[in-house]
Amino acid sequence: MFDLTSGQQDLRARARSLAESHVAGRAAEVDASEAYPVDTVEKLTAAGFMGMTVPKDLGGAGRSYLDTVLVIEEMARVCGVTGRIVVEGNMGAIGAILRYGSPEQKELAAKLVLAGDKPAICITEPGAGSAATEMTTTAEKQGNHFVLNGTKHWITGGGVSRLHLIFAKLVEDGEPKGIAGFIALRDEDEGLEIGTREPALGLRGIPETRVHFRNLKLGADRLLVPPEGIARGFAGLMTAYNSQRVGAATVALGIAQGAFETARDFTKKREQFGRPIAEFQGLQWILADMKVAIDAARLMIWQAAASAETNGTGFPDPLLAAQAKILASETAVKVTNDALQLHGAAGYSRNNPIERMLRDARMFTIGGGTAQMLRNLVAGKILGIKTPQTRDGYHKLMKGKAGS
Ligand SMILES: CC(C)(COP(=O)(O)OP(=O)(O)OC[C@H]1O[C@@H](n2cnc3c(N)ncnc32)[C@H](O)[C@@H]1OP(=O)(O)O)[C@@H](O)C(=O)NCCC(=O)NCCSC(=O)CCS(=O)O
Ligand SMILES: Cc1cc2nc3c(=O)[nH]c(=O)nc-3n(C[C@H](O)[C@H](O)[C@H](O)COP(=O)(O)OP(=O)(O)OC[C@H]3O[C@@H](n4cnc5c(N)ncnc54)[C@H](O)[C@@H]3O)c2cc1C
Repeated sequence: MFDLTSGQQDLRARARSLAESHVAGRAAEVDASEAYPVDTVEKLTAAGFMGMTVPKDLGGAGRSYLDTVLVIEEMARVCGVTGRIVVEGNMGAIGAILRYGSPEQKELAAKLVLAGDKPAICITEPGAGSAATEMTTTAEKQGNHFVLNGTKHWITGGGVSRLHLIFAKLVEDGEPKGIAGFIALRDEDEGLEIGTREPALGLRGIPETRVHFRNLKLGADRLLVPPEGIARGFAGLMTAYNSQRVGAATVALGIAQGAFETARDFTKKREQFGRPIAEFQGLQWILADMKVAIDAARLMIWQAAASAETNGTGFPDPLLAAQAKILASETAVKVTNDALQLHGAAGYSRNNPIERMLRDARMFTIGGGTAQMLRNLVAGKILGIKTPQTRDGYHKLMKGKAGS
């Protein structure tokens, strides 16, 4: 189904070379120090892996999402943090701005990511996680500018990202008009303040922080509205966000692939009862199941990424993206857990990479839409029905059905 072109094979080989020559050797230290790997970002930038999806006329390589996932998997195979940096340097916020933005917005965003900035996407709030549309951050129109107030939470890259894409409820003359995107720059736009850092289980080399907007004043030129208009602004922004779901799925895939290879090699070396433990059929079947699940997840990710080329939106199909992320994230949790089991106590030691991979994998059934919320999306699509999650949403749906 997927024959990679020679250009894609070269790209993947280049990514593997950087991953093995630099990224792999830094992964444990990045985890232990919990410091953003600036040196790695410089190498990613020099290799052209930040802003790969930026069109050629803006100085990028104009690469596809399928090309991008090839690079992400190679990085995540040795370091989940680096995989996530490549995701956000090419998908999510930058994807939305490159598609929906004004020429000036595109230029600004392209310049930043091509220089190594990993943009931050600000959707989640303390009281609005899965129920993202219940966000309370507002952008009040005052004359020719907007004033933002609110708090976002779990923002990946808080304090290291410069470019922020903020989802906020646009209010005009006291009336809510819909959810729009706003582009803001840390250290330039007064009122964008980085809050406390969450002590996270895994992926510790990227800060997860609160981000506060305290009378953050942005000009009208920072407003990002998808072509369907402000009333459907959230749907348009989520359409773009599907790219990041595919990216997150790919980080999970890469971590699983790395854990699988590590466990496979370990079982061939470790001896018990006078023979390599790889000779025990109980362990062979665990390895076989890992390989089946990983290859299935990869195919689903490639299919989702490739759908962006054909479905007319420029972004991966929502159903395929959700399916890919469910499968890849749950595969990563299972594979890393099984890989640790195959190592015995050695897997439990912080001197070996498996425990880090297990902690890093754990995020992906949560961030980017939980596995449960993504199943709600899949269920809605396969049943052809809207699946509202609020009580009154269901009541309205049922009332509509009774009347029809
Ligand atoms: C979408 C939800 C927030 C549920 O909210 P609602 O029930 O209020 O909204 P809906 O009616 O379901 O959706 C509103 C509107 O948007 C369209 N939509 C929703 N999702 C998508 C999508 N993925 N692609 C395209 N369009 C979408 C939907 O069709 C509706 O349009 P119509 O009115 O029907 O025309 C909730 O389901 C949800 O997704 N929650 C998860 C929130 C989330 O993903 N947050 C991620 C934050 S960023 C992050 O975590 C980064 C981590 S990463 O790994 O890098
Ligand atoms: C490492 C990490 C990085 C992140 N990065 C970002 C970022 O950069 N930007 C950003 O905006 N956000 C980010 N997030 C936030 C992430 O998007 C949210 O954590 C996620 O959407 C879930 O929200 P929540 O944590 O509030 O869980 P909740 O929504 O409170 O969910 C709690 C539990 O209830 C379940 N649940 C809730 N509603 C339903 C329902 N209707 N049906 C079935 N089950 C349901 C969930 O599946 C979950 O198991 C990140 C999170 C993590 C862990």
